[in-house]
Amino acid sequence: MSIPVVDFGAYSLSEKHVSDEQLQDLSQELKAAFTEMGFVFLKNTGITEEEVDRVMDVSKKFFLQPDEVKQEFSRNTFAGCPNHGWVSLETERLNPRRPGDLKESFNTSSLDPDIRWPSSDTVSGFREIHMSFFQHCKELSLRVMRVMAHSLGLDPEVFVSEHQFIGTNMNGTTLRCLYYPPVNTERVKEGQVRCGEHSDYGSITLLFQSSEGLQVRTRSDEFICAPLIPGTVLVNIADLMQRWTSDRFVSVLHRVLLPLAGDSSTRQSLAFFAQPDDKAVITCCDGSDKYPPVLSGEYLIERFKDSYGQP
Ligand SMILES: O=C(O)CCC(=O)C(=O)O
Ligand SMILES: [Fe+2]
Repeated sequence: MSIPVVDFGAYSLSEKHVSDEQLQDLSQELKAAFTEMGFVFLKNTGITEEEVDRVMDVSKKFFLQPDEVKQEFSRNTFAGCPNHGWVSLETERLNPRRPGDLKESFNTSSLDPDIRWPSSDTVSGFREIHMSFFQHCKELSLRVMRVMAHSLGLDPEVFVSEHQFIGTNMNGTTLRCLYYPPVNTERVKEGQVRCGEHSDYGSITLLFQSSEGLQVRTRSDEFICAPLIPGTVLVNIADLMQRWTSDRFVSVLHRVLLPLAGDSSTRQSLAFFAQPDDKAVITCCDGSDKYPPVLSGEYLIERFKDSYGQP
């Protein structure tokens, strides 16, 4: 079993319209991938490798600064957007049964003009680069969700219409730049990994990686390595979308283990977590009661409590 690759060229960000026939073809391919694997590589999305490199470069410059500098932008210090900002090493536990993940993150969840951004010469361009990438990821996510709805025979806007407030404090969608520093094997705690086993929380996630390392659990309960396919975006179904689609689309476990002993390389990834608006009530789209209705914003807060510990 491997993660399928789908050509998204017909509905890339540079295309204004997609023909019915092309939409039909794309729908079938995405539906197969999201039903069976929960993950798909998209190529020709309109988000370029150059743009991804720019975001990774400037965010790495941010991460390489001393913690005192990064602390100024700590998560939980931005009024009205609790998930925005820097998360230090070992703070988050995506698998709460393991010690803290060996990663740092910079979370962007607000594009409010008044939000504070890192702006020193060291990280010149940080704000513009992040804002522009966030917008492109948002556009691509909405396109993917339109195709997903179509593939299930639903109104193509059914998911998109619950994502109206992305980038504001009424929606938890977050772009996370993740940085996995070199691992000091002697200091690693028992069971500690770079990113513990978890499934994502919201609608869908777009993932861009600098190197291999991600593992994805298949239907036969084994973890397989996601390859690195330059120029592609890895898209996966998250938990609210699985509920929304009454398990038609599957949200599967994934993780990043430690590099092999002696490998002191770093790893970077960019994850765009699309999340429905806080006030969206997620109910099974087939009219069934497989899952009770849940409020998107409240659901997200509960999930953060598990991964960051009770406040
Ligand atoms: O870094 C990666 O490749 C995966 C990160 C991830 O799955 C997450 O942050 O939810
Ligand atoms: Fe994830």
